[in-house]
Amino acid sequence: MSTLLRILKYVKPSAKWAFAALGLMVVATVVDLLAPWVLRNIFDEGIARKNMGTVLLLTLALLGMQGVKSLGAFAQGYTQELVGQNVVFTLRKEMYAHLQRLSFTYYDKAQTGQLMSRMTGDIEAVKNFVGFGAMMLITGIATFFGTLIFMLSMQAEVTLLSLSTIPPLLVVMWLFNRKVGPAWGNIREQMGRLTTTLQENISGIRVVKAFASEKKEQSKFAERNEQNFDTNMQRAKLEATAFPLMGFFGGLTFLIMIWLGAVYVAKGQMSLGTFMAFQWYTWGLIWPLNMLGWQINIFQQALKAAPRVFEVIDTKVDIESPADGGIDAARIGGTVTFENVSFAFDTTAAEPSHVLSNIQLQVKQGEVIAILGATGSGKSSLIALLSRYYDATAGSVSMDGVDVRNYNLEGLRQSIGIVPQETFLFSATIHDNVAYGRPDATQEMVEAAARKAQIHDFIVNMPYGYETLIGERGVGLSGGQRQRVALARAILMDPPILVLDEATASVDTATESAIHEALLEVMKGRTTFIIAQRLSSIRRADRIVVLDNGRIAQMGTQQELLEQDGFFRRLLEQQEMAAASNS
Ligand SMILES: Nc1ncnc2c1ncn2[C@@H]1O[C@H](COP(=O)(O)OP(=O)(O)OP(=O)(O)O)[C@@H](O)[C@H]1O
Repeated sequence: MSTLLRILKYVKPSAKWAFAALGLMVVATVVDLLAPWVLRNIFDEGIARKNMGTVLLLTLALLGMQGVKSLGAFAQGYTQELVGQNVVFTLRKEMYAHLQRLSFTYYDKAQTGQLMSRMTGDIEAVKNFVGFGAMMLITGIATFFGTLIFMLSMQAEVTLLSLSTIPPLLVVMWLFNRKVGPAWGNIREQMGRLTTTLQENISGIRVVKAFASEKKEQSKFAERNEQNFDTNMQRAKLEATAFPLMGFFGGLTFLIMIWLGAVYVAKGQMSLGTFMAFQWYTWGLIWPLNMLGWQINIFQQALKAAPRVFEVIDTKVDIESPADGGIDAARIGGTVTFENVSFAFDTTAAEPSHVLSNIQLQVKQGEVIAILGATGSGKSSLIALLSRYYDATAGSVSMDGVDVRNYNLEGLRQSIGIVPQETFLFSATIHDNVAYGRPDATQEMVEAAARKAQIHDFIVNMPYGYETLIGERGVGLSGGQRQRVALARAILMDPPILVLDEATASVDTATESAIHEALLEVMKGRTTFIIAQRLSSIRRADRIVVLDNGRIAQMGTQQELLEQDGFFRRLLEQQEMAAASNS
C-alpha cells in the first residue's frame, strides 16, 4: 500500500492532466452506458410502434454518441500517456540526480547492470501502471458498476441471476493476483541480473577474449537467460490458465442472460428492447472483469518494480556538503594535515579491517610529497581521503586548518586536480575531454594545458585535431596518451593541490622525463602528492612517505631515507640492480 501511495505522489504534479483524463473517461463511460438504453428505445419506442422518425432520430443520436466517445477516447489516450511519461521523466531525473550524489562506498558495491535495468525497465513498468493501467482500472470499475445500475433499473431479476457467475470469477482473479505477484518480482530481479551479465561482459570483453572465455561467458549468460525464460513461462502458464477461465465465466454470464432474457421476454416480463439492451450491457459487465486480469499483471509489475527504483532514490548519501553548504574552498592554499587518521572501507563489519592506521602527516603549502609503499599498502586510500571519496573512520584530514568535511564538497574537489591510475575518457571530442572540469575554458587554455602534459603535438596530428572524437565511438588512445589527456585535464583546473596517482606509469622513459620536466613547472606553488613505484617519478619530491600495511613506516627527504635501513633503500637498491642488468 505504501508503494502504491508513493507511486501516486509522482502523479500529483500531473494531477490536472490525470483529472482531465478521468473527466474524459467519465464522458466516454456515460456515453457507453447510454447507448444500450437508446437502443432499447429504438426497439420499444420506434420499431414496436412503427415510428420510423424516432428510429432515425435515435440512430442519429447513437452516431453522435459514437463520435463523442471516439473523440473522448483519443484525448484520454493522449492525456493518460502524458501522465505516465511525466512520472517516468521525474523518476528518471530523481534517480539520476541521486546516483550523482551517492558516494564511492555505494559504487564499490553497486552493479551497473542492475542500475541500468532499474533506470529503464523498472521505471517503464511503473509508467505502464500509472498511465494506461490505472486509467483502464478506473474505467473498468466505473463501467461495471454503471452498467449494473442501468441493468438493475431495467430488469433486476435477470440482472441478479446473470451475475451468479461473478463469485467463481472473483476467486480465479484472487488466486491469479496472489501467484502472479511473486513471478513479476522474480522477473524484474532477473532482468537486472541479465543486464549486469551483459554489461560486465561488454566492459570486460578484452579480458574475455584474452582468456578465450567466450564459451564460458555464453553459458553464464545462457543460465541467466534460461532462468528468465522459465520464470516468464511460469507467469505465462498462470495467465494461460486464469485468462480463459475468466473469459469462460464472462461468456457464461452472457449465455445465462440470453437464456433468462428469452424466458422473461416470452413471459412478457421483459420488453424486446430491454432484451437487446441487456445483450449490449452484458459486455459492459464482462470486459472490465476480463481486463482485470491484465490490470492485475500491470499493477503487480509496477508494485514489484517501483521498490527497486525507490531503493536507489532512498539510499542515504553518506558524503556531502555540510547542511549549510559548507565553507567555500575556492581560496584553499594547500596546507594539508592528516591528524591521527585511521580508515576502513567497510565500517559496518563487526571488526572493520583498517587500511590506514594512525596516519600523522603535515604537508606545507607547495610541498611535493611522494608516497611509496608496496602494493596494497594504502597509498590510493590515503589520497582518496583528500577529496572525500571516503571519510576517515577516525581522526581528521584538514586543509588550511579546516576539516575537509566542513568544506563545500564541490569546491573542495575542484581544488584538487587528480590524475588517477585509470583514466576514463568520455565519448566526446578530445577538447571536451580535456576541458571536462572547466567547460568554459578557451581553446588557448586547453592547448596550454595539453602542452604542459606533453600531448599537444599528438593531438594536432590527429584527424580533426582537438575536435577528434575519442572514447567509445571515436578514436582509441594508448594507455600513455590517455594518461596525458588526464594530466592535461587536471592541469587545466589550476588546482592548489595536485595528486598524481602513478601518473607516469604507462609512458615510455623519454616521455616520462619530458612530463617530469613539464610537471616541475606545473607543480610550482602547488601542494603535490605523487604516488609512484618508480624512483624516477619521485626524484623531485621534497619529502617521501613510505607506507607499510597502512602505517607510515618511513618519512623524510630522499637523503634521510637513504641513510636508514628500510623499504626506501631496498627499493632503490632493487631498481639500481634492475637498471644495471638491463644496460
Ligand atoms: N573499494 C575498496 N573496498 C574495499 N577494500 C579496498 C578497496 N580499495 C582498496 N581496498 C583494499 O585496501 C587496501 C589498500 O588499497 P590501496 O588501493 O589504497 O593500496 P595501494 O597502496 O594504492 O595499492 P597499489 O599500489 O596496488 O595501487 C588493499 O588491501 C585493498 O585490498
